[in-house]
Amino acid sequence: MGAAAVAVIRLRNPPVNALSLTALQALEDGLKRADADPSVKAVMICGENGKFSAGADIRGFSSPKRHGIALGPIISLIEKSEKPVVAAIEGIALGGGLEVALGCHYRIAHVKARMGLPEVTIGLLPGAQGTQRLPRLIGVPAALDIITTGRHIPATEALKLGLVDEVVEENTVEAAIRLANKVIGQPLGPRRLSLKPVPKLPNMEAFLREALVKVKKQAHGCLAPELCFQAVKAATEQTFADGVRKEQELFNILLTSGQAQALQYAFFAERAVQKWTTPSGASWKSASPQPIHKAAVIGLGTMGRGIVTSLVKANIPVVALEQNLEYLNMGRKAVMLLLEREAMKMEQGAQTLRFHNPARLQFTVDFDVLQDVDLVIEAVFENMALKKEIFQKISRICKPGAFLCTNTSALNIDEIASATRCPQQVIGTHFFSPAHVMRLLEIIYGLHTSATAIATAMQLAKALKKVGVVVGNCFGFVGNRMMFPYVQQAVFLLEEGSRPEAIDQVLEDFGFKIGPFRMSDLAGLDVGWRSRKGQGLTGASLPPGTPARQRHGHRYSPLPDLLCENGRFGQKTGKGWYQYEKAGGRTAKPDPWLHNFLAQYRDTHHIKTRFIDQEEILERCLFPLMNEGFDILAEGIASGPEHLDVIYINGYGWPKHRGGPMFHASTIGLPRVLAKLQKYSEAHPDVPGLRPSAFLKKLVAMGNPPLKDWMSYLSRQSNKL
Ligand SMILES: CCCCCCCCCCCCC/C=C/C(=O)SCCNC(=O)CCNC(=O)[C@H](O)C(C)(C)COP(=O)(O)OP(=O)(O)OC[C@H]1O[C@@H](n2cnc3c(N)ncnc32)[C@H](O)[C@@H]1OP(=O)(O)O
Repeated sequence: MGAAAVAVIRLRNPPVNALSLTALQALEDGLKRADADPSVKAVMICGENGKFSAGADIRGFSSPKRHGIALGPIISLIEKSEKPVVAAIEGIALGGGLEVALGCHYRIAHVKARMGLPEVTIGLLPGAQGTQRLPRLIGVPAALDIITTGRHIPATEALKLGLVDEVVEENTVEAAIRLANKVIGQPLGPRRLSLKPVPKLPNMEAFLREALVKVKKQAHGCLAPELCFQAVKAATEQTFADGVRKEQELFNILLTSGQAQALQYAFFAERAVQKWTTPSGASWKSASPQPIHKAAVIGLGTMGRGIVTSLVKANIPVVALEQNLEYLNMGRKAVMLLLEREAMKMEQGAQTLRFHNPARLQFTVDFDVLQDVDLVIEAVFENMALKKEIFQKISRICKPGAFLCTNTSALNIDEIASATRCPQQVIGTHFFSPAHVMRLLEIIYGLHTSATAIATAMQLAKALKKVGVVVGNCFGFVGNRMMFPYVQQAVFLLEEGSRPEAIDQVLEDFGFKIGPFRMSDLAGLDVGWRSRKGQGLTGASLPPGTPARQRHGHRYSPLPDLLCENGRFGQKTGKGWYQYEKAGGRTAKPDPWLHNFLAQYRDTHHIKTRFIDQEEILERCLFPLMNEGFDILAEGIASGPEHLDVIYINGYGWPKHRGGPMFHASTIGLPRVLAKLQKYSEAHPDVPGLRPSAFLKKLVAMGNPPLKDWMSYLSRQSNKL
């Protein structure tokens, strides 16, 4: 039989062949034409431009035109076809794209292709019969894993699981046409997944019970993983048709849940921040990144070690530098340990060999080795004088085009740059701990930072598999600046009568991975203490006679300082806001010592204890954080609310299914946020963080516009830069 007998249907909707209304219609028309044409003996479905399909067009889910549009019936049409249908999977087959492939009778994939059902990550489930077909094909445990995590699987794993019939290194489309020709005339019944039983497990009930516990534990309040689970469970209990009905019912619950909207917003927000701009007109469109052939990291403390590990993982040769041999050897050991662990997690354990290649990872105490690097990341102690000394030195030693990055969480980039001869090359790269794990990279431009430096830092973020967010220079930048009022309120709530465990619980129930007190114990209370001492808020430089609970006329809580004075630095000392089993222990237990201490503190300062309910805890912590966000936007420190949300989701454990703090403010409604801030501000007039931002007030006065329009209400003059 010649190749002409195989009809080719090509999914075409650049850049990722998403299944839009038009694409769905074209697919259906193509199938019907192939079916009606007697010269066609088989069908091959592939995607344009080496990509099968990224699934349904995500923007379509919020379109009013989506009602009545379904992919499931088209997939049934594929499966019922009396002519064999072969899917040629190149690049990606995700979501509805993979569901189309599951409806085909045969699947053939390129060795570099990736497959997955990532609907759970955008708050949905595979709603085109995928939850019913996949368990029939690869069994319940593997299907549950893929559907509830949304992870992408490589073609080689797909072959092992039986998800695809063949993996090829050559031209996939040609191989699929060959396969289609070969199977013409063969019975299709055994290839129709809807007719197959779900493979039995000896202990299905127990397996599902345990799986549900695991799914719930990892969901942190997100609905989609549990409903994905329910849909797969239905496949084990019901007929295919009933399972599909259940899948639809669950899909509709998710589609109309606010969580799906929040997660889809987060998906596009992450892509929007790639298209960075600055108030001075620099932008991703005109700036080109420079290649980084070799990088250096100065300082091998916790942050430096993580950054070196990240660079090595990204296959970028690194020079790791410390001030003396003792610190260098400690740093080297720690980095090697991290790399061993990372290598074990990676696919090929052989990666370890590459990590140990001295040509790619060099440890030194000699600054002159930095002469030929393209980029330096300074990751020393958070101390301005020290950083300036280092920048002065490296701007002399490094080649003229080298980019000089400082890993700082709050310090002034311009002041650091002023120590160099090349301020245009200086940029802030704020990594989050552990730096080889956390996805966020806050990229801070100073007054003189060049567009090329920003583009290069963004490119670096991508190479490190991180999400880079470009922000302006101010104390704490975006993330920490918004965090200050949040943590401050949490401590004020303790003064007024609450307990760390009560406050953490409310915020963890909201969806944060970890509440503010557990977080502070993990990070180390001494970090903030040092910073407050540096700012003259506590310690020896505090002018005598300063009231204990007031600084510069504003309310101040000395509680965190008092804990540090008692040697309670958090997990590292075994005691902080909680007690731990030992120094370095991780299991937080409420501490009666702290409860007594708080009671005495309130007595000393004549604070009347009151019961504080969950609503007040949540609002007092979250609303000032959002409020600061409005100020940040008004000052031009970030170019849109999406930036703030991406930062919070990827660096601060904000629950993604709530879309980020600014998205959350928009769903609560700005008038309500404003009214509550006004109420709390009246009750606590000495707390500036509770005073509503002028920009928030303006947006409310303009009728609470949707988040996407907020920035249009800012006049150019109000931008700081
Ligand atoms: C009018 C009504 C229309 C209705 C249409 C809906 C039909 C309804 C049928 C019901 C079906 C139910 C079940 C099916 C559900 C789904 O399939 S949900 C979608 C599942 N798929 C995904 O979640 C994949 C999401 N995409 C990605 O993970 C990545 O984008 C990628 C494909 C792995 C590519 O990554 P990368 O190379 O890094 O490029 P990006 O920058 O991420 O993407 C490039 C541009 O493409 C846009 N995009 C990507 N995927 C989609 C998508 N599925 N829908 C719409 N747009 C998508 C992305 O935003 C980028 O765009 P720009 O930012 O503009 O460049």
